Amino acid sequence: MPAPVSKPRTLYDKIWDDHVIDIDENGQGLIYVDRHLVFEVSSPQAFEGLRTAGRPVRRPDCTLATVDHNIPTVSRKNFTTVEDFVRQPDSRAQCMTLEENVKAFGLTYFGMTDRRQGIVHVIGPEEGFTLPGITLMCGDSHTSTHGAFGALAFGIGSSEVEHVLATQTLLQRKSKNMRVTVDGTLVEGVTAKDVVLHIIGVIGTAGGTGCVIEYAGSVVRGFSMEARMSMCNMTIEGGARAGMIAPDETTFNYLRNRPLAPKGEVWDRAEAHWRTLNSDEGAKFDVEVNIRGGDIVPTVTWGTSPEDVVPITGKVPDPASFSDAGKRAAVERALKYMGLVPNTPMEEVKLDKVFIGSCTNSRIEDLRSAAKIVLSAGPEAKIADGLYAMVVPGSGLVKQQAETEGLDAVFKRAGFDWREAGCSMCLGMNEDKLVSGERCASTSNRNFEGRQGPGGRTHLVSPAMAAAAALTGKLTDVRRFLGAEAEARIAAGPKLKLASAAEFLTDPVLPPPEPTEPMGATERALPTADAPSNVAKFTALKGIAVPLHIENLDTDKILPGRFLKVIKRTGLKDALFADLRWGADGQLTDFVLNREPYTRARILVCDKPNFGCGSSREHAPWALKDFGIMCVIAPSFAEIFMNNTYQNGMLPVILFTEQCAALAAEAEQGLELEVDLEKQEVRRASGQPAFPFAVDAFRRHCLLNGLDDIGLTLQRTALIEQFEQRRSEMWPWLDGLGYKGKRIPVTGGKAKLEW
Ligand SMILES: CC(C)[C@H](C(=O)O)[C@@H](O)C(=O)O
Ligand code: SF4
Repeated sequence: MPAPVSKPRTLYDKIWDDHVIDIDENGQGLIYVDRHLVFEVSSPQAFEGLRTAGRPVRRPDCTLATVDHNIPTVSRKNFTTVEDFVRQPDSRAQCMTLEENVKAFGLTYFGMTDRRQGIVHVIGPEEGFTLPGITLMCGDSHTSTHGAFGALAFGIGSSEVEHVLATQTLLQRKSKNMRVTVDGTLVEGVTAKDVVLHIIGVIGTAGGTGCVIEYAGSVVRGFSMEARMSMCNMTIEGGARAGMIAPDETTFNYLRNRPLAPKGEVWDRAEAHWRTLNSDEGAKFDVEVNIRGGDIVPTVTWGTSPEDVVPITGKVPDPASFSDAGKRAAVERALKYMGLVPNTPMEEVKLDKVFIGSCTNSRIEDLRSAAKIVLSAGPEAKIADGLYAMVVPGSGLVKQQAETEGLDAVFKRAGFDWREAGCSMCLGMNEDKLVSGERCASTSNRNFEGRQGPGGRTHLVSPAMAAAAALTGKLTDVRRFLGAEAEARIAAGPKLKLASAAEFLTDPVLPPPEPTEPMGATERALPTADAPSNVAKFTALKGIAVPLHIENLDTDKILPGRFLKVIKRTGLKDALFADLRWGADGQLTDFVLNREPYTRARILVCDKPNFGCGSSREHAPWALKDFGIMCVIAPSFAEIFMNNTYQNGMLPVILFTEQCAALAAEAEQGLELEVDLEKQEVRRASGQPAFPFAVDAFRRHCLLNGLDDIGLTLQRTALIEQFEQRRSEMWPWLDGLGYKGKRIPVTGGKAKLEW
């Protein structure tokens, strides 16, 4: 028999194939997770779940934890303990809960006294924890960042975090392949941030839905790792599951000698494997997008969605120029929120604050490019009068490197505030926030309403554009600070010392500590399909439906960042749609959920696409559930949100836009709906014909029977162990090399899960 000819495969196909442990006839796969990053916001409920079930963390050697979202970014000179230092009680509780959990479960933790602490997506690559060809998960939507290394990396919700902690696997369907190719030569002043903002402007925030994007083309190849990370980071803003870039010399040079990267002979073996990780000639992409690099101008957002982009040379859009009534209304709403007048040149938009930081743009190269603009304005350059500007390095090591290079002095002399590592003003969860009405040029990734603080107005820009804006006090074309004269001023200025990251990556890698509370016997953790866990069954649901007509309804709107500070899955009822439901005076507004009969809503019908986009916060479905809403009907959903609803026994239903509109119209009249999962139809009190709907067979089965994913996966422990055995033989560097200190013995049987 002739040998089977294997089809050309994409980079994504290859990594997927390498990680499938098991797949059923409906395409529901169980994939192995090589690396898991953990932080304080999306993990407390996951650890609580482990405790309740008496389950240990399966692979502490492949798990790394840090604290980033909640922490103050003020000087740590007087730091003694988290308890003492983190003043906001609910932030403190989350940070302390993480500290307790890493001890109890024996995980490696970069806490606030460790200079390796930082934003979770900065420290993984920095330490060499992120490697090519791996699967990497984190309870955070910007996990896509790590795809820059040729890894399959994506965000998950807290329940999935629990699943990964307990089983080191994830239930997953394969996505479609999409390729975005950027060729040509970039105009001076255009950075990876401008390129990715431009791409999102082209494809839209739902453009990548259902896909994994591979970025290709000469522009991408020419990018540094920092630039590639900025691009992959914002993939989630384009709605895709993950973004990735094939590894090459740039990748290998970045990783060589990183503390957790393989060494010596094992490195050579690893590199040989990594060199096979690219899309084969003739591999099939379901969607192809081609972008001419030369067309891209320094880019800025004007509205409240990352797709609302415009070249800095452009103007605030005029709603009157949109023929589609829905689009016109959305633009009007965004402009009202942003306090912008149509047709104003973008360069005339005045600012109150500038934020340089976040997992998109807080790495050394980002800080260098911002500092260069400050230097180009001459030694006397100062930030604009009345403006506040902050620079927040992505990790303690980035901060140290920047200080060695003298970047901090450049910023401080010009009047910037130089801070400690953390998420800071990216999401309004810690003390760094915008006050209502304030306008900020920000190097972060989301400009949703209220994202940087209730009522705050965000314009997304590159670090160089942010620095230029800080100097002028307005959104500014960075090219005004480039050219021969600017170069001469830089040359005449202070001499900066370029340092190598290797100088700072010197901390010994210690094995994770032994857990302080050994978990119970694993037998307790094995419910069978007919003896399910505490997940309630969903068969049919009848009740009041609340209508919504909001496009790209992001999870920041469903549950604003400041309410993420809980350590339980409950207690979020009043926080649901908080910025729409509560006025500044603390009184309930006339938002639809506050009106009768919708205070009793059990179903939500939205007639616009891309429901639940943005952050992976499972707190959004938890808040809906707390309110009593167990089913959401919409024309399309963001993937992580959809998974998160299933994890909570809730049903997301996809119907055609016209059907959603018809149901929303009936909901407006207060008519009830009945969603029948068994029959897969939505019945209407209006007496009109029912709408049939499709649903994933596996998810339907789990909902109808109230099955717990983790319990089901643990029934396949033997398969997971076989996979681990093979993985240790083929890719030995993945067994927490140089990290656990010693490999976990793959013994099989129960011993595996015992401490
Ligand atoms: C807190 C976390 C779940 C969230 C995310 O998923 O993105 C946050 O990082 C954000 O940027 O909104
Ligand atoms: S997007 Fe912002 S809040 Fe989310 S991980 Fe990145 S820096 Fe932190």
